[in-house]
Amino acid sequence: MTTPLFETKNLKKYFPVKGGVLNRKMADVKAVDDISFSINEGETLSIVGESGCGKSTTGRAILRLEEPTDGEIYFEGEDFRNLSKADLRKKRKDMQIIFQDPFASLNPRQKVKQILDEAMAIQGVVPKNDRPKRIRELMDVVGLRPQQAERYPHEFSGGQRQRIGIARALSVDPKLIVCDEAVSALDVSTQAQVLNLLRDLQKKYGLTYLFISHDLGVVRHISDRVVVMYLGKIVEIGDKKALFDEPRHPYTRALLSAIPVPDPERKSERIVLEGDVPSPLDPPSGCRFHTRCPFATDICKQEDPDLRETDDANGDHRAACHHMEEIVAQYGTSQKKTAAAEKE
Ligand SMILES: Nc1ncnc2c1ncn2[C@@H]1O[C@H](COP(=O)(O)OP(=O)(O)OP(=O)(O)O)[C@@H](O)[C@H]1O
Repeated sequence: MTTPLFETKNLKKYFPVKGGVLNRKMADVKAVDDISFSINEGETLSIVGESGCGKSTTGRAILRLEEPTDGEIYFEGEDFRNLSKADLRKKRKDMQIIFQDPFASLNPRQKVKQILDEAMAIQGVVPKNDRPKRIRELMDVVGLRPQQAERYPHEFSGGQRQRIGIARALSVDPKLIVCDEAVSALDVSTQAQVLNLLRDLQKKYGLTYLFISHDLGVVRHISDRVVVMYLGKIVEIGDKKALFDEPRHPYTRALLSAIPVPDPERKSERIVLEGDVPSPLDPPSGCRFHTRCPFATDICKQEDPDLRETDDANGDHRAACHHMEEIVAQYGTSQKKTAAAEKE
């Protein structure tokens, strides 16, 4: 078996909540609560889920931009969590991040050429004399004119600024790029252009992406495999095809809006996610989704389900639901199959 490029095991990130006169720790926000996944070289793994489920915290924790509370992280088989500060700095060049708001992450007082030059200087990847040529190449690679490197970030449109963010990430020749809601602030046609650019760059440079998004349409477009998160936990993981065609977790089905509620009279209705996500300060007992799940029974309130293999043939597909087999038996696995069953 090949070693994945990246792997994390039992990753946790808790944020302490302090209060009282002595400003003591009162509780923890369990933003990421014991998740494990791996990413193979050259693939795109997406993390999807509603706001607050812990997607961004996962992205930051695996890069150690936020120190994880617990868990293991391996990059190219090497223990990334226990690297010394000096080694971490060196390794950082292999793992870059692109943010939602490129404007906020680009220094407005620097010209683009300075932004790119600085990124390369910090990592010491390109000798000073070679950097102007590399900057011209990078501009070209992300679809901007080399002369535009003389401009400041505010002189660019949102899509162009995201291209600059991508050029900055590429400037240090990374292997893995975390794209944190990287196209969420862009209009639909600009989104498509930037997604296509990311795909082209992936092919050209053999890049690996961890793609974080709340938008299933975008995730469907870009991913090879998908992780669905709910309140700090992974509820389903699998190949894109498995996730979209044969979702097993009621939450995934609800996100896809493709499942009827378990009432024969209302068979054609779909799960509508009602109410807000409960607080990660005090998550529900048992299965965290049970308070919003139309299939929940007593066991769901008491026992946190493990991620289990599903019975479909689409590779490694796992879901964390006590009732997934019964739900599949009753309603089929996809919207198409459910509709067909209803016609019979
Ligand atoms: N620095 C922090 N201190 C305390 N709580 C935090 C901190 N950062 C994130 N959280 C909390 O952790 C939880 C997960 O946040 P996170 O930003 O990872 O979610 P997300 O899925 O990326 O959502 P969004 O897309 O809205 O950013 C949220 O409840 C958030 O309020």
